[in-house]
Amino acid sequence: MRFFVSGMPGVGKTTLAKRIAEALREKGYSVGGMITEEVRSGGRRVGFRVVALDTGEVGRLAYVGQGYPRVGKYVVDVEGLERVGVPAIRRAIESADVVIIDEIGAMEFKSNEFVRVLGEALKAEKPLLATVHRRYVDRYRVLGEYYWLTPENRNSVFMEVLSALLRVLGNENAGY
Ligand SMILES: Nc1ncnc2c1ncn2[C@@H]1O[C@H](COP(=O)(O)OP(=O)(O)OP(=O)(O)O)[C@@H](O)[C@H]1O
Repeated sequence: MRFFVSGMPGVGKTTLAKRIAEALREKGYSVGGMITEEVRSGGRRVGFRVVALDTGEVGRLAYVGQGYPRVGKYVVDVEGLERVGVPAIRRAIESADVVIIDEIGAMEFKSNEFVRVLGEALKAEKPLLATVHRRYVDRYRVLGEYYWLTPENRNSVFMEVLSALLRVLGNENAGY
């Protein structure tokens, strides 16, 4: 069973992914993968970091500056993503109950390793929750359950995704 959540910038995709991870853990399930957080300085967004859901390890994903590869004003730290985010997703595919990938977007696609592990996650017979940048939604929405998050529906989407995951996890033979 795969869930893809997209929405406008800042609508709460990362928050949803974190809340799902937390709620599943409270029920005793193991959750792995990666979360993307913004890095702020002096009230301004200066970059992004990835956090491994199982270990809490942090890696740089992007920063404002000169360099390559770029996405808008950001330089993507492919090495940081491949040191922390990609292995976290791989560990989750191997040993977690649920895989979370926040997010599938232009920065992440600068890494061939990310593209590869995303393919593995999509092939795996394991529940997956991925947030997707709106530019790539059409590619992924057909592969599972799809939600366009808004301030109005974010609580109901949270409940819906969580209960579907709990249903699948509670019945190993349900098939998905
Ligand atoms: N369910 C919610 N209830 C209250 N506040 C929320 C909720 N979801 C998100 N927020 C707030 O909205 C802001 C943006 O949330 P978040 O970073 O999760 O959005 P995002 O969609 O992942 O953003 P981005 O476009 O940067 O990926 C945060 O300050 C967060 O606290």
